[in-house]
Amino acid sequence: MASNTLTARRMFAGWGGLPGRVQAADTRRGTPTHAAPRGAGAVAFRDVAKTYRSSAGTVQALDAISLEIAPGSIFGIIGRSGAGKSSLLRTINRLEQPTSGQVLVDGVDIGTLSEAGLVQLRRRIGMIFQHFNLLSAKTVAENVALPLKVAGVPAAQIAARVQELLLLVGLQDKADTYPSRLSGGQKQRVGVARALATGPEILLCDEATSALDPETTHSILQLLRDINRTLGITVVLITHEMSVIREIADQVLVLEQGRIAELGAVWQVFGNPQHAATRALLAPLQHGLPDDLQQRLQALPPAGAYTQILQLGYRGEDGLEPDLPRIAQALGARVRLLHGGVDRIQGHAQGQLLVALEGAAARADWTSFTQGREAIAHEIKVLGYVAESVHPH
Ligand SMILES: Nc1ncnc2c1ncn2[C@@H]1O[C@H](COP(=O)(O)OP(=O)(O)OP(=O)(O)O)[C@@H](O)[C@H]1O
Repeated sequence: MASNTLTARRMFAGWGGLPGRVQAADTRRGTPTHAAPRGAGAVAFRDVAKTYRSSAGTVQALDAISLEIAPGSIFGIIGRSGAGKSSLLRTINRLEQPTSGQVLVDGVDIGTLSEAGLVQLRRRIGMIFQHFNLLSAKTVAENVALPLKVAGVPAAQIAARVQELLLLVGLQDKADTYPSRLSGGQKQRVGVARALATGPEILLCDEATSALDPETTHSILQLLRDINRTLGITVVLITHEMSVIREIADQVLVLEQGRIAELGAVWQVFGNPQHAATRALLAPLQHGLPDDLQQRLQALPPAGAYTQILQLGYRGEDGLEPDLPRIAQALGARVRLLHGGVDRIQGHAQGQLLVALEGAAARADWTSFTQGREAIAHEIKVLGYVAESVHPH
């Protein structure tokens, strides 16, 4: 994708083929610039609530949502099924209307827009979906051309634009192919090209990688990140996969029963989750003890020689890194690494190490190893004790 994205700035520079498209300020001087004008693509929610009323009853899907999404950022929304993620995402392009409160896009309350204003708004906000929503009877090029046709762009301009878009997503040789002949990842690339056709400032992604295998997910996330970085487009994504948030989001919102449970930089929320809902969502990312050890684990130190099993937690704060020689030196005992589950999120080391400690006395309080300049981890938990060594020979 590298060469594609290198040319992306140039190809999107000043794309003003659409009525109402805001031109980037410095295109007059011929300087390559973002498709999204600098500072565009800001979203703000002001006390947003959404209630659905149906014969089945009333559901409060969103309640008291106030937050801001910075222009040019990647904003992730997570939460259990039914937490209100889709409802919230869909208020940004007014596919859902809040029952009360305001949604502002670039400072404009979109609840006040006329029909014509809404059409303009939706051209500035692209959207991609879990099941791609491509038209099966149309070729790749025709699918991508659709929003431009609807917007009344002349045919010659559409053809050139579609070529640019297909190059951007790496599908330049698939223009005349039908969706049924594409892989899931390729279909989503078509979805991305179509969503970018009108040169939007914001891209909404509704479980955009949930139907894809891990490798393809990774390549689509890279594409989204490239688009975000090179074109300055704000990306708002819903996912049930925490690994997706960890890989590309800057900020994350945890929704729980329609309310904000947690909100902040991904490394902070993932590194030190405050809410039970966040901890439950993050549990699959945590590595457990190997089964054989788990079975031998005892709650109290056994008589005779034993090994302590410790979990060392890292929250990504204060530049504290998992440093095994330092850990062994501080604990004054033999340390074996059982499992290393530490990731780097936005440059911060975060996660847990599981270690076996041989030849150190059991202690009730480990706080002295978690504080000050001598700290070896942010948190130390004793998971239990194993008689003898973890590798008795
Ligand atoms: N059109 C609707 N009519 C009635 N209730 C609805 C409607 N849309 C959503 N809801 C309800 O609102 C709540 C929030 O739904 P929403 O789809 O926003 O949650 P979600 O977090 O996206 O869930 P999921 O992860 O399962 O997609 C749920 O209880 C849902 O059943």
